[in-house]
Amino acid sequence: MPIAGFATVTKKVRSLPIKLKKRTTLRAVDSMKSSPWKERDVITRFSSSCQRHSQQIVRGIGDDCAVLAPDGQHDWVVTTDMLVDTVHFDTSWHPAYRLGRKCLAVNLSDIAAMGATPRFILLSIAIPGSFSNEWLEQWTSGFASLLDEFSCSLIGGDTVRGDQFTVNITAIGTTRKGRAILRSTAAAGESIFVSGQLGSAAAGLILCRQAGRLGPLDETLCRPFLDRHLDPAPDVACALLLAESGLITAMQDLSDGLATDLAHLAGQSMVGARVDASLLPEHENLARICAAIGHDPVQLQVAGGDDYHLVFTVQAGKDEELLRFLNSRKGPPIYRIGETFAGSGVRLQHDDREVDISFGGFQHRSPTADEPSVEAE
Ligand SMILES: Nc1ncnc2c1ncn2[C@@H]1O[C@H](COP(=O)(O)OP(=O)(O)O)[C@@H](O)[C@H]1O
Ligand SMILES: Cc1ncc(C[n+]2csc(CCOP(=O)(O)OP(=O)(O)O)c2C)c(N)n1
Ligand SMILES: [Mg+2]
Repeated sequence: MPIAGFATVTKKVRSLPIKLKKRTTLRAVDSMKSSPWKERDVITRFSSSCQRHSQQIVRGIGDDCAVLAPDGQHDWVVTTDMLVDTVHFDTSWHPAYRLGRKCLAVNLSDIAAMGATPRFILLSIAIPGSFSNEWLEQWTSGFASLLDEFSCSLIGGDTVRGDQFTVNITAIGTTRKGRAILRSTAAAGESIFVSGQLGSAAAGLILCRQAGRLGPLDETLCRPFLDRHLDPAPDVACALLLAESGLITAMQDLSDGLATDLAHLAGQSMVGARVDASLLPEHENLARICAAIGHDPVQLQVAGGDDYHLVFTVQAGKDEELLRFLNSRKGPPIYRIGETFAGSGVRLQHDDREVDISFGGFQHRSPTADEPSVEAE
């Protein structure tokens, strides 16, 4: 018995091959250069490229859920971050290998901010149909290289087709029981430190955006700034030493810029934070690069974002002890940038003035939102 509407459906289906043929012809040139990707192959590539670094995986990739067997002496910390093409990175200039590393690095930075050791990773990606297998191969190699650097294991994820290349990573880490370092536990009268130079990534982003429009700039002059934007190293080792010292009262990572991230820490701890612009650590060539790209270095340092260093507070009177501890463990340099006070807000002392910079860093928003922002465009 004929099904209602069957004739119309057949007609549509019959007309398909002609359309498909046309499209195939148009795409033929592309497919000579690159082969198409398929979900199953992509998942197989992830599971074969990414080694396991733990005996605690009862079941990894392949089931509905990963099964882990923690030993009961640790706390587990879990974070997830979504990164979207043209919002968090730009595939038109970001080399695939380095992008694979950066997508993971920003998640490891969140684990580091808790004073935890990163251990397990879930990776969900949306891949546009126009992306090639070769590009994905390179992205995967970069991603796997950072997994190996930090002995992290990929245990699952999801793979779909999407209009924008989008990456969502969930990271799971462990700390000793009760030792995770929170944002909410700073007190007034404590020193504020950061774990690295600020503003380099923001300058690197502007260099990438203005490429071609800038006059000739020395490659070696630009390299550290481009590197910090394209391939930031998360401060995991530093964070673990800080946690081990037992002298840190609160910590958070710097993704949106000091103005916003320190405002989170200060707000949750119910204290104010005062920062001295002259103490902010910067690359020796930041001023030269800023002169070339037409930006204010302090602006990039407090509001540029993407630094992926740590901002933390130290028990009152324990700065010297912390510096001695890090020195004895051959730890990386840290920089005192100000102090907390009884009050609220993030105050920046700069050019004999003090201004409130709370939440002046990066914020996702609709292009038409009129909220003031001092982030670098
Ligand atoms: N990008 C990825 N990286 C790692 N594992 C993945 C990725 N995509 C899918 N997986 C894993 O592959 C397995 C099969 O995925 P999928 O077919 O989406 O599972 P399900 O049907 O349960 O949603 C699951 O274990 C999943 O966690
Ligand atoms: C192409 C491009 N445009 C702009 C930026 C700047 N940028 C995008 S997101 C972001 C802040 C961090 O991202 P977010 O999603 O807020 O991370 P989270 O704070 O949740 O870790 C910055 C500085 C960039 N990195 N790349
Ligand atoms: Mg954010």
